[in-house]
Amino acid sequence: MSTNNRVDKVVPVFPWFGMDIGGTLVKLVYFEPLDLTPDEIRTEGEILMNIRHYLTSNRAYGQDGVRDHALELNNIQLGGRRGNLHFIRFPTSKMPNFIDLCAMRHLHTLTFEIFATGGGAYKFEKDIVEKLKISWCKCDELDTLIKGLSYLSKLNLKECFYYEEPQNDANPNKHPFIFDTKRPFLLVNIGSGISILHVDSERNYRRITGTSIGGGTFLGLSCLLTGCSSYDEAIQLATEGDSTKVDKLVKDIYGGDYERFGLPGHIVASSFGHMNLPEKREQTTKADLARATLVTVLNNIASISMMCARTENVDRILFSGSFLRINDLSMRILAYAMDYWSSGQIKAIFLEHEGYFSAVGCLRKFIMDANGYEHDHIHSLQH
Ligand SMILES: Nc1ncnc2c1ncn2[C@@H]1O[C@H](COP(=O)(O)OP(=O)(O)O)[C@@H](O)[C@H]1O
Ligand SMILES: CC(C)(COP(=O)(O)O)[C@@H](O)C(=O)NCCC(=O)O
Repeated sequence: MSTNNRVDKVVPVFPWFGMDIGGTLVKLVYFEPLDLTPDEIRTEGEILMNIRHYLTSNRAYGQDGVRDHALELNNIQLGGRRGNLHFIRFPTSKMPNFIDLCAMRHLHTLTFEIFATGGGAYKFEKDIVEKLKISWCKCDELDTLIKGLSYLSKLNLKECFYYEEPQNDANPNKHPFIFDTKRPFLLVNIGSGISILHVDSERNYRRITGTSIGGGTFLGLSCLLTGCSSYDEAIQLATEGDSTKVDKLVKDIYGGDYERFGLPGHIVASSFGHMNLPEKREQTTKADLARATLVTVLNNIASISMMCARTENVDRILFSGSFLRINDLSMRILAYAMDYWSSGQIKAIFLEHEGYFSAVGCLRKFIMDANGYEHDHIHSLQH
C-alpha cells in the first residue's frame, strides 16, 4: 500500500480488479487509472504497463473474452483516483486457460491482491494460489452484489430503468429510474440459477429463496432443442419465434377465458403442452422452441418474484444477472407480467450493467479494505 498525499487516503497498489467467477461467466472489472503521476509511470514496470495496454486497447481477447465497451464508465473517481472502469467477460469453462495465460504473461512475478467472488472464487482458489503469486481474497457473491448495485446506482444516474409500455415493441419507452436504496426492494439475480433477496438497505438483506430454473436452463435447453451453440444465437432465435405454437394456452383448453378465476385465454396454461402431438411438433421451428423455452423460464421467474414481492410487501423488483444481456425481449415480458398481475402496483426495474455488480462490489471492497473500513460489513441473514 502507498499513501496518496493529494487525498490523504491509502491507495492500494495497481492493478485494480474485481472478479466474479460464476456458474457460466467470469465477470472482470478493471480500473484504468488516468491520473498516474510521472513517478508512478516510471515505477509501474513493463508487465503492468502491458496489462493496462492489452486490456484497454482490445475489445476481444482470444476467442472467448469480450470487453463490453458500451458499458464502460469513463472518468470516474474511485478510491481517490480518476480513471475508466472496464467490463470484461469470458466463459467460466475457460478459467484454467485464463490462469495459464496469466502465468505466461508473468503475472506471477508481481505481488498484488485480487478480491474475487462467485462459486469459482472457491473452486479455483487452489489452482490460482499455486500458479500465480497474487493474494486471493474471497468475498460472498450476494454481499458484493448489493455493494456493487448500491455503488453503481449512485455513480451512474442512468443505471436503473423501466419500461413505460413494455408490450409495445415499436416504442422503446425505456426510462431512467431514480433508485433509492434506502427503501426495501426485491432483488432477483438471474444468473445460471436464481437468487431472490429482500433488501432493506445496503447493509441488511435476506436471501428469501432461489430457483434452479434460470439463465443456465434457458441456454442449456435451447442448445438441446435447437442445436444452437451460444447464448447470442439462442436469444436471436427466441426473438424470431412464436411460443404459442409450442405452449398450450388457456383458450386452447377453454375455447376462451377461464372467467371464474380470472385467467384470460391468451395466457399459457401448459408450457410445451402442444408438444405431445406429432402434427404440432411438425409445425414448430427452432425459433418457436427457443421462444417457448424463454417464455417458460420467464413465466416461472415472474410468478416466483410476484409471490415473493407480495409476501414481503415490497413494490419494486430489480432484476440483475447476465441472462438479461442483449435481452430486451425478456425485460419487456417480465415488466409486462409484473404490471399485469399486480394491476400496476409492482414495478419491474432493470439495470444497465446486468451481471457485473458482484465484480464491482469486489473492487469496491478492495478499495475499502485498503482504507481499513472493516465495519462496512453488510448484514446478511440466511433463510
Ligand atoms: N456470452 C454468454 N455466454 C453464456 N451465457 C450468457 C452469455 N451472455 C448472457 N448469458 C446468460 O447469462 C447467464 C449467466 O448469467 P451470470 O449472471 O453471468 O451468471 P453466473 O454468475 O452464474 O455465471 C447464462 O446462463 C446465460 O443465460
Ligand atoms: C448457487 C447460486 C447462488 C450460484 O450463483 P450463480 O453462479 O448461478 O449466479 C445460484 O445458482 C442459485 O441461487 N441457485 C438456486 C438454488 C436454489 O435456491 O434452489
